[in-house]
Amino acid sequence: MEHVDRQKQMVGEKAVDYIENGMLVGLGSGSTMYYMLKELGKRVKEGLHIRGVPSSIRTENWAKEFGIPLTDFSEVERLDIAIDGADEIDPNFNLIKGGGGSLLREKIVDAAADRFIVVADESKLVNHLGAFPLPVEVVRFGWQLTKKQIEELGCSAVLREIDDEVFVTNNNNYILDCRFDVIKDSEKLHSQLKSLLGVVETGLFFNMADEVIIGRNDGAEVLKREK
Ligand SMILES: O=C[C@H](O)[C@H](O)[C@H](O)COP(=O)(O)O
Repeated sequence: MEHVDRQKQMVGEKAVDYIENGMLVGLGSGSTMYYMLKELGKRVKEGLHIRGVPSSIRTENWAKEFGIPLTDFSEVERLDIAIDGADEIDPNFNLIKGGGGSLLREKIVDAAADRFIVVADESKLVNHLGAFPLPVEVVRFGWQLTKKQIEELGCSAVLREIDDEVFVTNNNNYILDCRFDVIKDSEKLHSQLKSLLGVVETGLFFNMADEVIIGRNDGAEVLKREK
């Protein structure tokens, strides 16, 4: 196993310690979450009673595979905790997410939680967001015009394709991966993007994460947001 995967496994498993009996749990998406879900499935078999709300179809399938009970999001008002991965994390816990294309459902799930924990390998820590192209979910209709409008904000945008096929999100939209290089003000950029008609959501998550569990070669480090 690559050291990055070992780090992902370590933090994914550690995150499960935050989940207590009776909790409603937001289940994030991505490869780090795979390890978290696998471990959570084990604890459920050992008697932990929780219900999960998945943030993507892939997560839902993994949760089912590992025997994690799920609940319909429409039947709950708040979640006790959400655990999710990230593509970039800055020192103020601003995040870029959406490398796997699940940013919209993730944001809805993560924002509904009383406590939001991010799990990531150490390569995700950055001083400034932006080296990872920002995923922006856009409606399919008129996406070329939306792309032009986004590029006027100072980036180059690429329609996401996987294996030569245009990638379609779980919400039936497209993703534009937007290379800004350095994002100076993530809140401002987010609101500029959201003001464009064709933009559904951006992968910028700010004022959301409470704790970040970072995988390092010598163990997991827990970072807490200063309040
Ligand atoms: O859309 C995907 C999500 O935002 C993921 O949480 C993010 O891309 C991190 O994924 P991974 O754990 O695979 O690095």
